[in-house]
Order: sequence, then C-alpha cells, then structure tokens
Amino acid sequence: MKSETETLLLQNAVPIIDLENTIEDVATNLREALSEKGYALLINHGISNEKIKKAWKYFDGFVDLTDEVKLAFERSKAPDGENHGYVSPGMERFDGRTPELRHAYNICKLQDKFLPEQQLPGFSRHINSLVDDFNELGRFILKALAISLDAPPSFFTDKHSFMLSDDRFNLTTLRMLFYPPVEDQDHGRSFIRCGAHADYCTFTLLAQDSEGGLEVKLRGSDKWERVGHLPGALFINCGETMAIWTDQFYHALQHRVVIPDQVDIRHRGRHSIAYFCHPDNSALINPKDLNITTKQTTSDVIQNAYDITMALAKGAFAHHYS
Ligand SMILES: O=C(O)CCC(=O)C(=O)O
Ligand SMILES: [Fe+2]
Repeated sequence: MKSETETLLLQNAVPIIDLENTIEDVATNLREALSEKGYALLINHGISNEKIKKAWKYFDGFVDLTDEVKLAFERSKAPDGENHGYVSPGMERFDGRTPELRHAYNICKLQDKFLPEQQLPGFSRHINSLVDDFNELGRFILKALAISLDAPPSFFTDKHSFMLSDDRFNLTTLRMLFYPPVEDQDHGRSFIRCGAHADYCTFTLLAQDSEGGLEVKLRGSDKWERVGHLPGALFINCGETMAIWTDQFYHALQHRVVIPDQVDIRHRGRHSIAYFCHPDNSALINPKDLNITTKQTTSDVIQNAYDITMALAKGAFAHHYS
C-alpha cells in the first residue's frame, strides 16, 4: 500500500514554472501543464512570502475574535446574495452533506467599512496591498495564458478590467482560509477540510503554509492524489469559466482538502489564501473567440461570465462563487 505521505511533489510529478523566465517560456510551460495535468506550481512569482504570512496572522486575529463580532461580518446566506464576508466552520458543504471545518473570509470589497479594520488595525491596508500584488500577478498570468493559446496578448486582460476594484462588475475574490487543528474525537468520516469541487473562475492562485491535505484528481483519472507542499510556491489551476472558454483544452481541476490521517499534520492548523480571478461580469465567454482545434462545444448558447458563475454557484450546496 502506498504511504499517505507519498505526494505528487515527492514523485517529481508536479510541473514547476519559474515566472522569472520570459513570458513566452511561461506561456509554453502553462500550456503543457494546464492541458495535461490541470495544475502547476509557480515559483519566483513576486508575491512576498512575508506579506502572505502577515495576512494569515491578521486572519488568526480575526478567528480569535468572539463569535458575535465575527458573525457581524458574515457572508449573506442567500444563494445569489453577495459573496463578500466571513464563512464559519460547517456553513459550507460542497458535496451537500459533509460539513467543512474551516474559517473563510471572502474578500470582494476593499473599503475599510467592509473589513474588520476597527478590530484589527492595519488589516485593510495590508489586504489592499496584497490584492494589488495578486492583481498584478493575475494580469501577467492572463497575458501568458493568452499567448499560450495563440491569442492576442491582451485577449484575457481586456476582459478582466475590474478585478477586485468593483464587485458590481467583477466577481474576483481573495479568500482567506484557516483550517483549525482536528482533534482525535473529530477525526472520522463526518468532516472534511474542503469538499471535492472545481472552481468557477478563469484561474485560481493558491498559497498554503504547510502540507495539510490538498488533493487533486488528474484529468481522466478517478484517483485522488496528494499534492505536497513547496514552501513559497503558488498553486495554479483553471476553473469552469476557462474550461468553457477553451472547450475543455484547459479543464477545471477537481480538488479537495482532506483531514490528513497523520497525527502531526492533523493536529496542526492550516492556512491558505486563494485568489479567484474572474472575468468582468458582462464578458461573453465564447469558445469561438479562441482558435482551439479540439472543439467539443455541445451548445451554441454563449453566456456571460456572471451567468456562468451564478449557475454553478446555485448548483452547489451552500457555496457561493469562487
Ligand atoms: O485551502 C485550499 O487549499 C483549497 C481551498 C479551495 O479549493 C477553495 O476554497 O476553493
Ligand atoms: Fe477550490
């Protein structure tokens, strides 16, 4: 039997993409990684690890606030309500059954009044600065993705103009996550850290502070595989919007976060931050705009980015857009 600690990283099976290379090289690497495996790890991506760690420290401060204060920032419970806000452990269930043991804060609005700035002085400025970094990296990735698909370099950036600048026009979200340590009495089949799903966006960038149970299903496979942890690297995967745009050439990666069996990992909490990069709400997602030869289009109905995401969110139990 394979050891639980066997990871894709240890098997040298994870594409690692160095963003200090030329954008053409990055595009070539992304094309290979995303069309074959559906994910990669990005290194030299320019986002400071210290800045990410400081965001997690702020989020620890938020999690330590009383429930009463935290719930004042709670995300709407309406399926088509706003995505911005705090999600308490157990509130979301991707599979409709299994409660997810995590604290999440979906950040879609950056003004002080929508953030726990009073309780955690400096939170808002720090998150705003981190969002600037993610948006800058996001635009670089969008450009590389356009080049990777032989489209004009501004093909995607033109359709992602309002990322985290106005949530009325764009659903891009920075999600702070903390998975608390799982005590022995809670270790069983009735909880998961994050249920199996694919994201809805164009692509996701994920920072994680430790090996904590992130698993993926490779294209065409039914087997869950543990990714492993490369300190400082960002995990990238595509979401359903990109899958529709490229006629599944870049598919939406199935992933989940399990509660690890290894006691030392399970007893440790885990932090992550996900940046879900979405097109502007009104952008039409038309595969015919991209010159991809492996066409699998079954429908001629062209939807805008907002409708695609909302349809997916409504199909998922108690989850909003990501
Ligand atoms: O925390 C993680 O590693 C993954 C979280 C995730 O997949 C999500 O929130 O969509
Ligand atoms: Fe996800």
